[in-house]
Amino acid sequence: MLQVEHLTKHFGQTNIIDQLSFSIEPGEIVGLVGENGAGKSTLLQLLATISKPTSGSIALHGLSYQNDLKKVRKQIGFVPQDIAVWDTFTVEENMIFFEKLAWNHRSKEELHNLCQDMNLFQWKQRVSTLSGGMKRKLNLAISLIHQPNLLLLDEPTVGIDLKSRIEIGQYLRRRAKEEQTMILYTSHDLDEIQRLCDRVLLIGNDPFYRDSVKFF
Ligand SMILES: Nc1ncnc2c1ncn2[C@@H]1O[C@H](COP(=O)(O)OP(=O)(O)OP(=O)(O)O)[C@@H](O)[C@H]1O
Repeated sequence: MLQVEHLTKHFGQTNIIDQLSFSIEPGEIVGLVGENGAGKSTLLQLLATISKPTSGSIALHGLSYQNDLKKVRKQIGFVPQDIAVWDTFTVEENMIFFEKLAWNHRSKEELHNLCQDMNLFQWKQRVSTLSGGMKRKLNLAISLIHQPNLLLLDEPTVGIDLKSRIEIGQYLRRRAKEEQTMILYTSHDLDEIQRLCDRVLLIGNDPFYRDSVKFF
């Protein structure tokens, strides 16, 4: 379980996140929704341990972000908005490269299966020749190599076609339910959030988002 209590983040005098408390249960997909600048990426960065809160606490399966940082990090997968893969490597070479950086060992067959599971079949193809959707799938596959319990996704389907969106969504739902992975997912596409997520976490004060998520 992910437990966030009274989380606050200031940048200088500006309060971006203010006393935010919520939790996510194993197997749940939660949609993180809010207007531009509401603090969605900031929240994901705090949960990914990339930045530190001004105050408040976060715990993952009882491990405190403050006191058990190394153990916590092993359990987190983070996919930022920007795609970060090696363009001149093939899919296979990327997976093998990132496996070597991971804390646990995965066989080549397991890495291959991970790509197949999300309908990424271009194993021997150079990344520079892949479509945007295929690159996003690879980015996601890389974040799952170390089998995280908590997966943080910052607009993972932005700019990709409907088929790839649906395939990514189906994969994430399977993953959440079968592996009990907790997923926090940001998107500006409220239809997608409604299709994919069990629940919505709304941040910011924009009345448009407040009114829209009322109907979920
Ligand atoms: N390192 C930083 N220093 C100062 N201000 C920052 C920093 N990072 C983010 N901000 C500010 O915090 C606010 C929230 O930014 P954030 O990127 O978290 O919003 P967001 O909800 O993800 O927006 P979007 O939907 O546009 O991606 C913005 O006003 C941004 O300018």
